[in-house]
Amino acid sequence: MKILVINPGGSSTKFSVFEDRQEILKRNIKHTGEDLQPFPTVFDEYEYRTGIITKMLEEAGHSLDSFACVVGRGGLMRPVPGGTYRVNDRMVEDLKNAVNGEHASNLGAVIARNIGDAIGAPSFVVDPVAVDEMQDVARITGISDLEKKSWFHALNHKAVARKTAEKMGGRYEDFNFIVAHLGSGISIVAHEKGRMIDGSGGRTDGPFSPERSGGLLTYQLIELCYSGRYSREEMVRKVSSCGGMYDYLGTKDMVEVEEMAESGDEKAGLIFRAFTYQVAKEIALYGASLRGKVDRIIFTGGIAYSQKVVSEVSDRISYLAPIEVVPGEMEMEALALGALRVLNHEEEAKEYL
Ligand SMILES: Nc1ncnc2c1ncn2[C@@H]1O[C@H](COP(=O)(O)OP(=O)(O)O)[C@@H](O)[C@H]1O
Ligand SMILES: CCCC(=O)OP(=O)(O)O
Repeated sequence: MKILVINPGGSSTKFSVFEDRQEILKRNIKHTGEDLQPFPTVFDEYEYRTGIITKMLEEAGHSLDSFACVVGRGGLMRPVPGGTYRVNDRMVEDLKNAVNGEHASNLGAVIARNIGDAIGAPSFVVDPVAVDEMQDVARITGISDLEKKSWFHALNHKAVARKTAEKMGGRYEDFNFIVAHLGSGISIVAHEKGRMIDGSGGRTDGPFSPERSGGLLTYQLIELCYSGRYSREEMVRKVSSCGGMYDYLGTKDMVEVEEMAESGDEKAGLIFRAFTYQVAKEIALYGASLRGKVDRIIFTGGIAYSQKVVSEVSDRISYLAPIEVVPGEMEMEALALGALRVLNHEEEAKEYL
């Protein structure tokens, strides 16, 4: 059974072809700021990204009508529990209207649906960014105007948690994990028996990352917003795409930061240590969410390839639980497997209401 998997990111469009569980074609198209500059919203990038995918598939000898289904990374639709969802009109409409915010992954469902419809095949999303399984106490912030949102790398979180559970001889639902997804953006989440009960990430809270600020000092942030020094758009950029390492050191590449630190650059050394310190503190926080009953702490994302990061963070939090490292991300595989579970009738596709 051939499955087309589509994963639109902020600066890339990844797609893969799977023959059942086997990935037989993999492409990662990088988009520069200039490439995407003509498109005011994520949705406006639809034709540009779809055109590249269909052209490259054709070049690789995969005709569209050879696919049994098309599956995309699910974006910021309305909050839903984890699982595989059939893409329906309501989902497409909500993503088009960015009901829960703009994010490149909002295009995943739409591209999958349109290709699927064109060839008469079903389209799905799996564990979208909007997965919300948070416990009620985690939603309270401190002022009633603001409610904490669940905005995590849910797809990769659940995939690495499932993989770790399998390695431990059980199911995801049998264990408690703290998963730290360390990529250009970061999310750190407490998984209790298969549910993401609390966490930090997205553009709101948690440690700073290569490109995001993470949580900031409330009062000082208000002062900065009203100082007249920055426009609203500049502040949003500072928090979401030009903050963190980039703001301090002018690079979003953690390999480069590590090299700078190792070559004696004191500022880079301090930022590197501050980063591992913040990640460790955030992990410890979710130890409390799980009442200290943590079966594994799992490091994933591109930065988990760094032995120095893993070792510095582990040094501070290994008292909590054994460490598991699953570097990179398993998103494409997780999407294919989520669709396969439905096609093989092991799981029912959920309806987005
Ligand atoms: N071997 C490595 N050591 C340290 N950092 C790495 C390594 N490989 C990748 N990274 C860093 O991981 C980050 C990107 O992570 P990734 O999970 O690919 O993010 P995203 O998909 O969110 O862009 C970059 O800062 C990159 O420099
Ligand atoms: C926090 C979940 C979505 C997200 O921010 O993903 P990217 O880091 O891939 O932009």
